[in-house]
Amino acid sequence: MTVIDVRRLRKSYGDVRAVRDVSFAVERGEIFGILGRNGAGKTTTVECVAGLARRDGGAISVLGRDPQDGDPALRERVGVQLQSGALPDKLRVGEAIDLFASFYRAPADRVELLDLLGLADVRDRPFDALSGGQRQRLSIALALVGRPEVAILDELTTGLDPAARRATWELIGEIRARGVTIVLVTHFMEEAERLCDRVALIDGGRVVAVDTPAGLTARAAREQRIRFRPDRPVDPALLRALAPVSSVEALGGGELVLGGGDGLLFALVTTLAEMGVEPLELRLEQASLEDAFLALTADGPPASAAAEAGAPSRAEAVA
Ligand SMILES: Nc1ncnc2c1ncn2[C@@H]1O[C@H](COP(=O)(O)OP(=O)(O)OP(=O)(O)O)[C@@H](O)[C@H]1O
Repeated sequence: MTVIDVRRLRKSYGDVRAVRDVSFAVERGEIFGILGRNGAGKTTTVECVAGLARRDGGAISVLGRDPQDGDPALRERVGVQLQSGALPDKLRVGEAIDLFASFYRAPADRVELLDLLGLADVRDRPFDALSGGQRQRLSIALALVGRPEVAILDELTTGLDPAARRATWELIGEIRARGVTIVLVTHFMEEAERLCDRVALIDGGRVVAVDTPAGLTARAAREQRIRFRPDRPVDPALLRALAPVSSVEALGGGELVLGGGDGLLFALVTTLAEMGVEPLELRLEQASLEDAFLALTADGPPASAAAEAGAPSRAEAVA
């Protein structure tokens, strides 16, 4: 079931065309990522979805309603955590939760929410005495206090250290397990790869692709590459003669890098075994979501490469 449907969204701020053409649909129970570089139009898009900004064109449906209508029933069903979610310095964690809970008719159990977010121990601490990770978790708690069906989370792990980031990712998984549909704005590839079922890649105010992280990565799939160091010298010409091998590069320290297509690894290890050569420090390199990101967005290869990946049919790609 489609929970959020965005069609040909447009939004400008004066002369700045923040969102030119954005379309995507989010299904119930998904973690849906909105990925793009700084200024791509991600926040503007989710502000329109959350009903916090008025669009110039296009259509948006959230749980079957237009967020722009200001329907209070819809506001209760959508939790929003936006980037600039600063609170008054002296407001305590528990007070902030109570205050936000008072906006809803049937708020979440506050003790359970504080436990879930790992904030029970700091409930009496004022906002200005919280660590970055605690502030971030508090802002997620405030987005969830109304027991929303949809949570919109913007840049939720920006500024967190790796451990806090990982803990936050686990938390998002738990929130989804409770049946909440999550829209996650991010510019971290790893975050999108780990958490999101599908991702809309936005660039210059347009959607350039909507796919699973694996599907996006496959679009950028270059040939496989294998690096290794043979335990004794190998004639590169012998490797070059193998069917899947398209290139052999000799690096310093005796290291070799082979490029090629399907069956590359099998052909290499069987041939080396026949020669009685052991490959040391063998590594298989594959395309990553970051390769896909660079290939599909502005600073990547020229338009022709993106065209092969289906980018020019931008809006159609998600229709
Ligand atoms: N209130 C505003 N007034 C004027 N311009 C704005 C406003 N909000 C956003 N913009 C501009 O619109 C464009 C898109 O901004 P937006 O914040 O949506 O991008 P973003 O992808 O979320 O970027 P970031 O990752 O840096 O947050 C940018 O050029 C930005 O400067």
